[in-house]
Amino acid sequence: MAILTVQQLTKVYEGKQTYRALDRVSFAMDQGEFVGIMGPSGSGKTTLLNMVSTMNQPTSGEVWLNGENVSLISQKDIEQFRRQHLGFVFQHFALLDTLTVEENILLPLILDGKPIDEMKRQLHNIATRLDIQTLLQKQIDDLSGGQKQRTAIARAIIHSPTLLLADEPTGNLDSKSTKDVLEVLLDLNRERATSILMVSHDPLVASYCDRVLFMKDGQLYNELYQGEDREAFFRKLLDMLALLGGDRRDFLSVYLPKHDS
Ligand SMILES: Nc1ncnc2c1ncn2[C@@H]1O[C@H](COP(=O)(O)OP(=O)(O)OP(=O)(O)O)[C@@H](O)[C@H]1O
Repeated sequence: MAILTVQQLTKVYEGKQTYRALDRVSFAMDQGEFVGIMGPSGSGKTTLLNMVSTMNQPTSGEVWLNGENVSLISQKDIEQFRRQHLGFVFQHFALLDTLTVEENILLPLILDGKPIDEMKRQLHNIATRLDIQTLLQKQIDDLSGGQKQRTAIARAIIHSPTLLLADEPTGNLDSKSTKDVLEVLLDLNRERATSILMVSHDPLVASYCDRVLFMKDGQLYNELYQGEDREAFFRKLLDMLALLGGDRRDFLSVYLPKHDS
């Protein structure tokens, strides 16, 4: 069953010059899929994610999430809808530094007025799964990048959202933490059937997805499925990115020496 359907989505930014950042993008995502979005810088990836997340309104076209046309949800109900159905993971973690790890994770449930017992049970399950049980009373500043991102993932999934949206979730992490975070996302996807839509520049990161959509100049250009072999998929992603053009450093910068980027 499709949990997300995007139909003919178009976004035109008005300004001195109008700019068509998204141009009639259509795709669907099944429950339990792990889908990546790749494409050169400026191709419209974040714009697409912002429309799906209901943070930004399209110029035309529709987003259906869990059977609801999100543009028909009233302003009054949209925050509640977002809190119930969506989880967000960002490159810069977006954690509240003045709160502990536990407080950061529980925040969405507190906002929803969930009973304390249920909150604690959920917290225990999630913290164990993400291996952050010993960090719960720590301040955010005392965590490593990987620990911060695992905390952010815990916060994003504690309410079992319909869809987890991730915008460059490993963009700020070293290679060890990147692998840890990807394994966590893959576990959630495989074991809890969490549906994930993830933007990444990095073909190694995107190779964890079941399917990758490629954007170019605001349009959907192509898609590739992983199949059985992640390494072969990684090579296919590289080939597709080369074909897409743009600045190769957009997506290969992670593999280039620092002075070269
Ligand atoms: N608020 C805005 N007003 C005007 N133009 C915008 C706005 N937001 C984005 N754009 C333009 O829309 C295009 C697509 O931007 P978007 O951020 O979606 O690309 P992206 O593929 O996510 O890029 P990157 O990989 O660099 O993050 C870009 O040319 C950008 O300059």
